[in-house]
Amino acid sequence: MEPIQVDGSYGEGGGQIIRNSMSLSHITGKSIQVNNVRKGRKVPGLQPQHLMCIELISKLNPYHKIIGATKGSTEFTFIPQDTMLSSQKIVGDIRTAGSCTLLAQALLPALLFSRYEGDSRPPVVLKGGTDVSFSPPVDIFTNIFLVTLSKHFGISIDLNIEKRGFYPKGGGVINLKIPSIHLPIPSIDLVDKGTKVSEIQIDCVYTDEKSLSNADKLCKQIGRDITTSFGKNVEVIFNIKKDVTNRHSDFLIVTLAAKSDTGCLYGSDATIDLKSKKTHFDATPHSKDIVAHLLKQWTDDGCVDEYTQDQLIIFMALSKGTSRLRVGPLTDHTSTAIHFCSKMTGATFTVEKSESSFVVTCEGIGYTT
Ligand SMILES: Nc1ncnc2c1ncn2[C@@H]1O[C@H](COP(=O)(O)OP(=O)(O)OP(=O)(O)O)[C@@H](O)[C@H]1O
Repeated sequence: MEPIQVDGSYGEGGGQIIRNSMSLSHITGKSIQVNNVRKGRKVPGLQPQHLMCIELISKLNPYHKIIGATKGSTEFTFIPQDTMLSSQKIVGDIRTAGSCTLLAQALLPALLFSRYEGDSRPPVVLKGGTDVSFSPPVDIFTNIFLVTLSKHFGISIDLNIEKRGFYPKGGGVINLKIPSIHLPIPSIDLVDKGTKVSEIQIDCVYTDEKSLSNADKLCKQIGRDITTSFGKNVEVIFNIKKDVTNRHSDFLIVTLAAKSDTGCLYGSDATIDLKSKKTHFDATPHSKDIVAHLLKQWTDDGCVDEYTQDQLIIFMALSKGTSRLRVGPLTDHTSTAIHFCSKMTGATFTVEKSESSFVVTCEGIGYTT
């Protein structure tokens, strides 16, 4: 059969197209020919994180064939084979600060929807950046995305941070335990955001002993800004932690996870490099930004935040029955994911404006192995 043509410059035109199409090619057994990879980006073509994702998925099965995937290449072909996989440990080392969570984004569906000898899935170790720009920081990935996956699709993944990795060095390590799941996964109905935010958890990790006072200052300021923006009745949970895995860095990693009265989750985050701050640390602008971002996620009227929406599309496509997901403004990442997930699986998606938000409806294919 002719490979499915994947235009890497379509829509958002970034690495997500590679992750979704590689996962789905492995899952469905359909070959793909990808061209125009990251065509509009400053440095086009495959970069270390994308290459590692291709390498890991293509190595899941010794009979999979990958052609033309090298650093900087703008075209490659993947010809997957359908066989039982072995439970051998999977280790992916990006060797740069490329994002481990984006690697996980590609690998999780590929592993969850595969046939394995026996019930267990292999342990996964991913090395690279854990808290880097333009990707989910590992705490957001854990507290927002993985919790949403568990709550709504019944898929519970265990993520352990062995070492944090930052730009430009990387060197972070995360371990994932992936369960075997009952297929097909259920569809979701996530359309009721509720009437109020009932709880906000502030996680602040500092990597240098000297920065405890800055972490404390930032959390207190965030607490005050939350009261101003969300009102006095929100329960605020503070969690300040020293990271013991990075001795030579001075970062503050702050993540907020807001929960509505119907259990919807919204994240907001910042990774602050204190070494680059020559002057005294001013918590106010950081706090204002991160709380304003969180408030926007809530007032946009979706049931998930702007970064979670695109990550759920692949699961909706593979689930059984009709899924509904209310989102705020539809992001380019989401409409691009819809395009490719629909093309690769045959799932049908519709997007309708509903009051001030959008509802994405998907007729999933009910994938079973
Ligand atoms: N601050 C953030 N918090 C949570 N998720 C984020 C954040 N920033 C980006 N994301 C998510 O990370 C993913 C980024 O995908 P994208 O394709 O842009 O990445 P990429 O592989 O680095 O590609 P490229 O370099 O081509 O943009 C998306 O799923 C997006 O929702």
